Amino acid sequence: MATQGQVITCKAAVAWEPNKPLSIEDVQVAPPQAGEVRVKILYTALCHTDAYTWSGKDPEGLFPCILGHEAAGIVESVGEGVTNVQPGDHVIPCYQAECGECKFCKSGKTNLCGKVRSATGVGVMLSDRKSRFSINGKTIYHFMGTSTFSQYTVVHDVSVAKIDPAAPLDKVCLLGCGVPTGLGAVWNTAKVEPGSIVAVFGLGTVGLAVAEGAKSAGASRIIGIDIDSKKFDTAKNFGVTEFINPKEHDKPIQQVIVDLTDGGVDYSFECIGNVSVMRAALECCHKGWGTSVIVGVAASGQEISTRPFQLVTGRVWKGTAFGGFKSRSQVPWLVEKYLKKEIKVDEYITHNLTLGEINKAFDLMHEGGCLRCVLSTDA
Ligand SMILES: NC(=O)C1=CN([C@@H]2O[C@H](COP(=O)(O)OP(=O)(O)OC[C@H]3O[C@@H](n4cnc5c(N)ncnc54)[C@H](O)[C@@H]3O)[C@@H](O)[C@H]2O)C=CC1
Ligand SMILES: N[C@@H](CCC(=O)N[C@@H](CSC=O)C(=O)NCC(=O)O)C(=O)O
Ligand SMILES: [Zn+2]
Ligand SMILES: [Zn+2]
Repeated sequence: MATQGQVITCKAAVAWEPNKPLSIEDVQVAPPQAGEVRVKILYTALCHTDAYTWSGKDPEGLFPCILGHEAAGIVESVGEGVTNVQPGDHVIPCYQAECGECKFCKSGKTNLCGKVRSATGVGVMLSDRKSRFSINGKTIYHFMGTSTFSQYTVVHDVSVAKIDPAAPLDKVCLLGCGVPTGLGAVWNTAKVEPGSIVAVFGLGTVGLAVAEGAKSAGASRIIGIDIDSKKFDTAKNFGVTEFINPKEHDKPIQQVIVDLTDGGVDYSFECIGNVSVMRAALECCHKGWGTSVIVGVAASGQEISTRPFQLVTGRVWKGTAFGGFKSRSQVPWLVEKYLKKEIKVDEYITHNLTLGEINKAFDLMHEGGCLRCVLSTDA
């Protein structure tokens, strides 16, 4: 039966309030309006940022909402004026939009796009500042402009990348967030050179993708730091050459690293979201040139600090969103790199469950053995 132009009722995992288990509900998904695309989501993974917003610590967190932003699916229908995708296209929703026309997109200096950010930050669509999700008339908010914990979602046309239909959607869904973020933090934001010494704080999916990116950039040493020593064996497969567990040292971790590296590392990456670790990551950098990239997302109210002297003496503090990748242009390129076996993706998937098992998937995320859990959205 044709669904174009109709309201679709489907299953979605609704976050009614912070920390309360998600509940699988019958949700009404309105047809896409001008400049919008309705996508049938087939696979969605969980990222730590979903857990962060669900926890209530995200200042932009709005409830009730449908979380999820690392996914792949097929276009079901498009609204008026949409030209970049059509029904049947295989796509990856992109929380970081790319319109190509705004001040940010035209600057050539950033992958951030300003076109729809004011709407996606408050859980609505740009055209009428309303949500396309409801349950028996009650509004359910969007999340990050993607809301992929649903069998169907509506996204802005600037927030969807068309990909090669040959790519397995149960794998390349990961290219919607964590893996590109880590790779891009190295390749685009830090621009690590061959021979560099790199420190990676936090060996989850994002940190391991940093290690993978650093290895491919020719780093000579990749030091992995994590409070869970069980992470170390896996990390070797992603390029980590040395491991440090801060719990096994009395000295501050930045001092341990400085002592091990003749004055500090060339590049460090914080992939946890802990502001004390962000400080250590900056302060383990080499005087004169060491650059530290903040990747982790810290809770509302948290602030970073260091002695300004650290920057006066040449260390550089930076941050990255989606690894600096321009989403609609570069996600298809990352998919091709995966198909050519030039980047890992399958190796980050440790669990496969269904949308109905999403609360179990969040439990797994908080246990040490899980990198990415991919959910199929079959009913
Ligand atoms: N900037 C961006 O565009 C993006 C940011 N993120 C953020 O990146 C961070 C990492 O995400 P995932 O890899 O999915 O998380 P994860 O939870 O899988 O990995 C975090 C790792 O840090 C370790 N850890 C925790 N506390 C530590 C400490 N004090 N010292 C050393 N290690 C510690 C944990 O054992 C774990 O291995 C999160 O904050 C997430 O929100 C994720 C995607 C995109
Ligand atoms: N609402 C959050 C924002 C958290 C954040 O920084 N998000 C990242 C992506 S994290 C993906 O897993 C990002 O791209 N930020 C840029 C942006 O425009 O949001 C908060 O306020 O903490
Ligand atoms: Zn994410
Ligand atoms: Zn733009």
